[in-house]
Amino acid sequence: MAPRVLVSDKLSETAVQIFRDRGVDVDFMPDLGKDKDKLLEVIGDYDGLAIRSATKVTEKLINAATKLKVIGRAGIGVDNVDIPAASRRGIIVMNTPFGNSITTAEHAIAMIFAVARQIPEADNSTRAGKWEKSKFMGVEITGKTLGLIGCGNIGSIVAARAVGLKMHVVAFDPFLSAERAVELGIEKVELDELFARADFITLHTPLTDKTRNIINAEAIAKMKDGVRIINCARGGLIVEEDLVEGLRSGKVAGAGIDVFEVEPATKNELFHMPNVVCTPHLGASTSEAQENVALQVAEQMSDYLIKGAVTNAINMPSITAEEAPRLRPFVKLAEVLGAFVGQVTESAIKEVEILYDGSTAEMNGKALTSAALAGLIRPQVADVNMVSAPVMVKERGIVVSEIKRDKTGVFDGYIKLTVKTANQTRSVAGTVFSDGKPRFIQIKGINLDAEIGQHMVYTTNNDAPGIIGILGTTFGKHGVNIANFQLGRNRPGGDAIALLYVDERVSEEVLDQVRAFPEILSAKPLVFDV
Ligand SMILES: NC(=O)C1=CN([C@@H]2O[C@H](COP(=O)(O)OP(=O)(O)OC[C@H]3O[C@@H](n4cnc5c(N)ncnc54)[C@H](O)[C@@H]3O)[C@@H](O)[C@H]2O)C=CC1
Ligand SMILES: O=C(O)CCC(=O)C(=O)O
Repeated sequence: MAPRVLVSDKLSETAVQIFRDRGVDVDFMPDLGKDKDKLLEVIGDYDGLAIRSATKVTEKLINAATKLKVIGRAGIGVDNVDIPAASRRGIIVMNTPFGNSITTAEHAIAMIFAVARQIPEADNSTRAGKWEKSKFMGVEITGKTLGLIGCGNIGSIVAARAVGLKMHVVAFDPFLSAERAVELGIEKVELDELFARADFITLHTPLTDKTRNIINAEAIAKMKDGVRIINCARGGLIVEEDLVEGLRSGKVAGAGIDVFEVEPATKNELFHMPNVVCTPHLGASTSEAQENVALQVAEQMSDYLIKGAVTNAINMPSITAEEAPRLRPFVKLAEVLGAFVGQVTESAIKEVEILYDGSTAEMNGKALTSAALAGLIRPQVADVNMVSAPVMVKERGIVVSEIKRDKTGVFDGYIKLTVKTANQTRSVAGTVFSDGKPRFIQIKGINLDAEIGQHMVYTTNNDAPGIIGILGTTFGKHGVNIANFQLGRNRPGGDAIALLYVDERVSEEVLDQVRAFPEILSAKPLVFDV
């Protein structure tokens, strides 16, 4: 059955066409995002949800979205999505990080001009027939210093445009490299220096615990008299009442505000201040940007729902459409290795080490590790997947490490998973054969070559004659058909294991009969999703 996507915000209808062309059923209900109750009622029917900023994807909505696999944000900021809740439920959250950057940067530049020349107020006054030529004395921006807070995609575009406008640009961004600053022709500075030097300040960071209220009374006090502040990033970066106070005192000469603490902003003290230019979160609102983000989000979501490709996900490593088919058997292998250890380990896991040898070291390690972790904790948390597993493993305080190395053995590549509990270290290794099927190649350091089936039995025993007989006779007596039987030992008379691929789950009663033999140390039924 074709996957079903709901578009619950005002996306360009290009998205609808792309979903349909890619074989995804789509319901286009651009106003539904604002109707929380109705959305809650219908969300359970959908595999995908495509949104802009009006739909608030809360934990409550996520919990009602029992089939949901992917949330696609046609835009950049995902602060309207409860990402931890989505991750816990294994739902991928994607955005479109570049589609509206130019448009938003242009809005910030437009705001700089509008504030510098008081264009909206002058326009109103002129239309009112007042001809107040001397009231609207502006400032030139040529030669002025622009302080950018945040110099990522949008900040960099603003920087390039501002340099073209002959402004001097300084930027505060802890992740801006010195080389990138030189490339952009700007100066990387600390925040206080930016405050002390900038004639105009524009904000281009996400809203995080570090950036929330970054422009408050204390910051404003450090700024130049007559500074002009532009925010086209997120409400919450500026303490609005402190900005109002700065404008009242004359310390701040003007502000251009596209985003507000509370949106939709229908009442706000800033609306009553002179030389404040307000727009209703229009940063991304050009036909070009909206076409870009709609097209991109529909392509990304379809690629995931149809092909398993992951692009621009916030909570999951990327998997390209090209690598998805090649990676798939190794994802299965990683999951199966995790599932083996998860099922045989009974005490709390403290550490997990995943070794990628040979060709597997060249693969998408983040995706493989996520798959291994999903297999590992599935015996405890049934509906875990590659998205939720890393979160759940972290919540449980399990330390995960990855090692990648060149080919060392006879296989082109293999994956080895080692798990430590308080009193035991356990490892299992596997590879994918040319038939595309995963195989166990080592358990407890003992080499073997075991095909993996849905139902298996794993036994440990002291190496002694008669084990095959014990298992074969007991299972045969109870009608359990053995499809494949693998034995291994570390040395003659030493530790030995047996792995049996059986047609159906072996009951505890039958296993108890096996366990009753003194040669058998343990017998465990295993289930794999293969
Ligand atoms: N008004 C609108 O309609 C739109 C608003 N936006 C918003 O614009 C903002 C920027 O978007 P992009 O440039 O695409 O994001 P980005 O992720 O490319 O860049 C953000 C930059 O902020 C920096 N940063 C993070 N924490 C910081 C801190 N504490 N101090 C200084 N810098 C810090 C990061 O290092 C990064 O370089 C986002 O909040 C986004 O939601 C984006 C599109 C449209
Ligand atoms: O979709 C919109 O109009 C808002 C865009 C935005 O804020 C973003 O992409 O972060």
